[in-house]
Order: sequence, then structure tokens, then C-alpha cells
Amino acid sequence: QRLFTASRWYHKLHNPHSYPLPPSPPSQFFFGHTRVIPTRNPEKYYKKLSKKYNSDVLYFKQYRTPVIVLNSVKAANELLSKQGANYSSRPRFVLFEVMGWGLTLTFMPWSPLFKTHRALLQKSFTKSNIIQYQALQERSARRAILRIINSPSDWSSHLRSFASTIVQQIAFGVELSHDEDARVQRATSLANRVLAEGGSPGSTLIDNFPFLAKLPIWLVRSKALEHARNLGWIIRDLHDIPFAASRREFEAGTLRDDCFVSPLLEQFAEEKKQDKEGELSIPDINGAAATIFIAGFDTTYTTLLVGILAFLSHPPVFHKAREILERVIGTARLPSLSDRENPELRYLDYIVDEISRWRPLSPLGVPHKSVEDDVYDGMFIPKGATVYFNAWAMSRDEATYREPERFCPERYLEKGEGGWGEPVLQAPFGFGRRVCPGKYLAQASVWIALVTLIVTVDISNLVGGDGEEIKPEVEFSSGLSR
Ligand code: HEM
Repeated sequence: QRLFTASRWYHKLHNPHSYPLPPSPPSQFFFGHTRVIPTRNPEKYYKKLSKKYNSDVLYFKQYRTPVIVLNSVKAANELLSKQGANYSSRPRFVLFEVMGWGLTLTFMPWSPLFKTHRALLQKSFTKSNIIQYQALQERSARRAILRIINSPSDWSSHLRSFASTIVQQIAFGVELSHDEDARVQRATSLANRVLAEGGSPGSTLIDNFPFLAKLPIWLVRSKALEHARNLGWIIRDLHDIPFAASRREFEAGTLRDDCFVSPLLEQFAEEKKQDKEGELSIPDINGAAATIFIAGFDTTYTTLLVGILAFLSHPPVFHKAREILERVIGTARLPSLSDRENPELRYLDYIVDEISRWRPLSPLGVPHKSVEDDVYDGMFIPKGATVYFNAWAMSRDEATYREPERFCPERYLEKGEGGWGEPVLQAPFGFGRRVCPGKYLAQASVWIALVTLIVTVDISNLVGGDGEEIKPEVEFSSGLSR
């Protein structure tokens, strides 16, 4: 308690106008709030506390690091979007470094290298640039659904391979050999364990005391570190196997020139020929392509799983979607991504939006970091704070979303059209200069996969021997993504 008080005094000295810190619960000596914040579903705890203190901004201390949690869209927009220059860095993610992530945009602090990687990814996935991938998305969706029809019990692995094929092709542009493909498939099937079971990113003991990452497990006794060391091979395989194949095909002159790495390898080779040091090294190109692959496949796949769960728990939504599709498109052909432009099919887009609101994949997002001291709404936000946005609290804001637990795509329809006129929630894709660059691609993939499923297969719970439906038991993990 005394140390915590001392830290408040420290902030007071650095806080010329003596603004108070945002409200926070009592903390402990040395640990700060580390042992106060639950490791499972901290987003729910933050939401409750936000209500208790009647403040959408909360303050915590994780060991020595100040932590700010933004619980409303308004606060996240005011800070992360409008003050983007101050809130676009990232804390250090030591555990992810242990796993061997390469030069990955998602975890890069604000720097010239970040700007280069961000510009590269942002321009690759604009609304207009992703049109070129529509044929790949449609083909992959139809192939996945055919596989589901042929082996329905493996439906989830077919959806996973749908999601991974798209981003693997876009990033690396290669068909892998049988052996390489088997290794990548194995890594993708286990990747969720790495992404979902690591706890809130940047918040573990190891993230707060990086030197511990170098010590033996028997000394540190950290499950998170053990997990990062044991499962790091998954991340490394996802980086290295497809990139090695791209380079091999590039050397042989057979690499497709419409994939992400092709122009970059071309530029690198050109600069090397001229003995020039270019902007991007080989590890940069490898890291950027792997970022697309890894950030893209698990998120898209998990969104599809949540969509299936929503259909199982809200069957009228599934039936309404099929009825609309049959009325608007008919049954003589399969839907295509150009149908998305038809305003009569807006309900299908709202299903995709509602999936992200109903179960935000990263309930606390990927944390940002403040670069300078700031003041918001009369509260002091210290420099160097880890800033989480609580997408889960935003999705459950009852002033904005009526019956938030209900999966209800109609909520976004205008009131005049029989809807509730509620706004689509942007938070599941983040804020400001770190907002997800893959959002449009992901939504298009989810749309085509679900719409193709809706018109071709029935989705319902298994029926037990007693004639009753067996409801699936669903549990979400607490990590970078679910
Ligand atoms: C439904 C699927 C997806 C969801 C819910 C999602 C969500 C997110 C979130 C919450 C962030 C952090 C934003 C922030 O810090 O403010 C993020 C960042 C990112 N996403 Fe996505 N994402 C999805 C799909 C994709 C896809 C398909 C790609 C690749 C094409 C992608 C690439 C990235 C990258 C590279 C970043 C890091 C951006 C940065 O740090 O500057 N994401 N995503």
C-alpha cells in the first residue's frame, strides 16, 4: 500500500495540474493490482468496476507498469483515435518474443519500421484492393462446403482450412508440398492454443520482468513461460515453412506475382543486384507475410465458429437468412461476393457484424501504449501506460445495445424498417492507427463462407436418443484471441 501511495506521489510530481488518476481498487505491495485482476475474463471484472466507480476509464498498476482500461466507445475514440499519435505504440510482449514471432506488425512499438510495415499491410487490404481476392474466397468457400457435405463430422477443420488457405495464398502465393502442407496444417490446428491460452497479452510476470525469460523454468516456475517455450515451434513453422516455399518458387521464377511477398522479393533482389541497402530485409518480408497469415486465419476461423454457434442458439436467424437468400438470389446458383452489394441482402452483413459484437474475439483488444502524459476528462493518463480497450464492455453497453446477450442482426436495421437502429460496433477490430488492417478481407471471407453454408446445408444441434437436442457446451479462452 505504501509503495502504491509513493507511486501516486511520483505521478503527482509528473502531473503539473495534479489531475487525479482514474479510479482503481485497492492495490497490494509490489504486485500493484496484478493479483487483484482475475486471469480469466478480466474484461467482465473491468466492466463491473467501471459501473461501481461510475467511470468509463480505470487505472491499475501491474507491478511497475501503469495500466489504463477504456470501457466505452467514447473514451476509446477520444484517446486511441483522436489522440492517435500519443496512443499508437505497443507495450513490449516478452512472451511473444520467446515464442519466436518474427518482425510482426501487431507487436511493434511506434517506430519508423512500424510505419513501413503498417503502410505495406494497410495498402494491401483496402476495400478496393481486396476485390482481387474474391475469386479465391469464393472458390475456397465452395470447396470447404463440399468437404463439409462429404464429411460433416469434420466441419470445423474444413472451416479452419478454408480460413488458412485464403491468407496463406494471399501472403505467400504458394501451393505447399505434401509434407510442408502437413506440417503447416498441424501448426494451424494448434495455433489457437498459442494465441488463446497465453492470458491477456503483455500482462504476465515475464512481460513485466523481461530478464526472467532468460532463466530456467525450474527457477521461474511460470506456466506462461513454459507454454511460450514449448509451443514456440508452432509460430516458427507458420513463419518459416511457407516463406521458404515462396523463396524457392521465386528463385525458380514460378511464384505468382499477385501474392504479397512477390513484389517485395523482387524489390529485394533488385536492390541486392545494385548493392543498395533497401527498406525491407528478408526477415522483414518474412515477418510481414507471416503476420497476414497468422493474424488472418485464426481470427477468421474463430469468427466462423461463433457464427455457427449463433445459428445453433438462435435458429430463427438462420431460417430468416436462408429465406432472404432464396428470395433474392434464388436457388439456381450459389451466392457470390458481388451479391454483397445488393441492399436487399444487408441482413447477411448484419449477421457478420453481430457475430463480432456478440462475442468479440479479443475482448480486451491488443493493448496500445501511451507515449506522453495526457489528461482525459479531468483524469491523468501517465506516459508509458498499457492501454486496453474493453470491447466486451462496449458490446454490452445497455445504453447502446438493447438485450446485449441476444444475437440479433435486426438491431442494426433502421427503425423505419422494423429494426432497432443501433450502431454497428467497430471495437472488435480496434481503434485509431492500430485498427485491424485485415477487417474488410476477414468480413468478406466470413460472409461468403456463411452465406454458402446457409444455402447448402442445414445447421442444427444433434438429437439424442431421448429425442431432445444436445446443446453444445461452449467455453471461451482468455488470451490474445479466443
Ligand atoms: C474477424 C477477424 C478479425 C478480427 C476480429 C481482428 C481483430 C483485430 C484487433 C482487435 C486488432 C488490434 C487493433 C488495435 O490494436 O487497435 C487487430 C490487429 C491486426 N489485425 Fe486483425 N482481426 C481480424 C482479421 C484479420 C485479418 C484477416 C488480417 C490479415 C489480413 C488481420 C491483420 C491484422 C494485423 C496485421 C493487425 C496489427 C495492426 C497493428 O498493430 O498496427 N486481421 N485485429
